[in-house]
Amino acid sequence: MNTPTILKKIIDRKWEEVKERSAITTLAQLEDQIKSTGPARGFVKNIEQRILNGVPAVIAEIKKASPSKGTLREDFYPDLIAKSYAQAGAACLSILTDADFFKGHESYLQQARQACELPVIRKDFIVDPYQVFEAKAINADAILLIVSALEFGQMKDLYQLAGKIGLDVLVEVHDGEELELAQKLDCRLVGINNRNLHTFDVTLDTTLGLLKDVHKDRIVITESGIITKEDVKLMQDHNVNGFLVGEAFMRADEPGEELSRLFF
Ligand SMILES: O=C(O)c1ccccc1NCC(=O)[C@H](O)[C@H](O)COP(=O)(O)O
Repeated sequence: MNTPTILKKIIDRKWEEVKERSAITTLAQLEDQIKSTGPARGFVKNIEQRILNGVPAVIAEIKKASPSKGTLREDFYPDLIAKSYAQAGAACLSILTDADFFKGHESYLQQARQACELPVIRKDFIVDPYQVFEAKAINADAILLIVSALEFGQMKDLYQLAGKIGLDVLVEVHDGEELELAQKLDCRLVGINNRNLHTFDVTLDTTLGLLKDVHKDRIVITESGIITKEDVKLMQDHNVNGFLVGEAFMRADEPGEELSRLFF
């Protein structure tokens, strides 16, 4: 029997989580809760504005740990990190809410969002409509959909549901087949993850290799493995100016200062 990959383990856990959580808060209750949430901040809009002005659109991530690297940061205060990212010129924030694999929490998203005016994406592994409502209920402005974690029909339904309840979507791909599926949706943002979520291998060649097939009306966000100024320059030399960065910032003493140093 094949050993399940980390992505498979995470997805299996997500299905259990949905079952456990919906036994505590029903979908109907969540639907009711979202009626009292305020309007979303424009996640796509903030990125579009930076790109239009020729400024790097940095989605700055807040993650305490990751399956590939273990704990990244002990000194972990989402509100302070969010403020430092905002001051440094981030376009948006990405907050890991998964507890079991990333030591994340929904409250981290709420703390970070309250501490600044930036839009935030709930970075999690979404497989069920319940989690989309949950994202809105905790005040996220956007969700991530990972093509390799979903059947196309399921992804389309989740994408449409997000739009209906006012959430922007970052659709994430890792290869040509996934890119083709993603572009069947009218998503403005296409995230190209340089990390293979089955093996953990990271190479920026993933973004470079897929660029030629990205439709002109999409904005590419290169995700994972952006560590140095040279990485940033390599992407910008290929007209990629949307970035999702976690580890490089999380390992720095001052995450915001590292953002400024790498991008501005
Ligand atoms: O980061 C991991 O180890 C990981 C493992 C399995 C699934 C997803 C994983 N990470 C999520 C991400 O895609 C990254 O947090 C994000 O792109 C930022 O990457 P980095 O700048 O390399 O921290």
